[in-house]
Amino acid sequence: YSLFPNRPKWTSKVVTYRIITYTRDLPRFKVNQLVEKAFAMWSKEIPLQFKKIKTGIADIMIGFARGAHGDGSPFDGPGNILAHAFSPAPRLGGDAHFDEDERWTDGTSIGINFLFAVTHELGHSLGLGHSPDPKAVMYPTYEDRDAKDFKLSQDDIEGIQDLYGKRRD
Ligand SMILES: CC(C)C[C@H](CS(C)(=N)=N)C(=O)N[C@H]1Cc2cn(c3ccccc23)CCCCCCNC1=O
Ligand SMILES: [Ca+2]
Ligand SMILES: [Zn+2]
Ligand SMILES: [Zn+2]
Repeated sequence: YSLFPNRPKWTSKVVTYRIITYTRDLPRFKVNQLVEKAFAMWSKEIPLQFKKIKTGIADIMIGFARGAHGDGSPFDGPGNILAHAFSPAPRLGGDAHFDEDERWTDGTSIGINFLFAVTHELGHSLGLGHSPDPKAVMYPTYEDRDAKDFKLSQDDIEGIQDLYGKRRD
């Protein structure tokens, strides 16, 4: 695993998130469900709580956008970069954006597996960089085969616990 320089991390016990924009590829309830599931995978391993808020500014703002969308990292059309997320910090820090020009799927049809991508992006939002382990969720490239019912690899778990410690309960 790898961390970002200076090991940025969330220092509050509760980290808030808010889904700002949705995709036309999936129903809203499905996006909500898969985001919730991705948070749960990470929070199972660390003493951090995630709280969804419906209005105002959350630590982790989540949304879909295409091309240039105001953060200096424009998306690039179908394929190539699928999404990006910022390491823990105020304002843009922690935010996760998904390229609307991709075809997002919940695994029942062809396209990019949204649950896998969210889990990867939230790894960045929590402070993880990329891993050289091809079995890790934090591996830099997306492979379809990895996205079918995956789970956090030992490397992912070691990395997030290096930053936040083990969940004790
Ligand atoms: C792990 C993801 C969920 C998130 C990461 C982006 S990030 C910032 N969050 N680390 C991602 O999108 N990686 C690219 C990396 C990549 C692979 N190629 C590329 C060709 C051009 C540009 C990028 C790529 C080769 C062709 C395949 C392109 C489709 C798949 N794209 C990727 O795997
Ligand atoms: Ca793209
Ligand atoms: Zn962005
Ligand atoms: Zn990445």
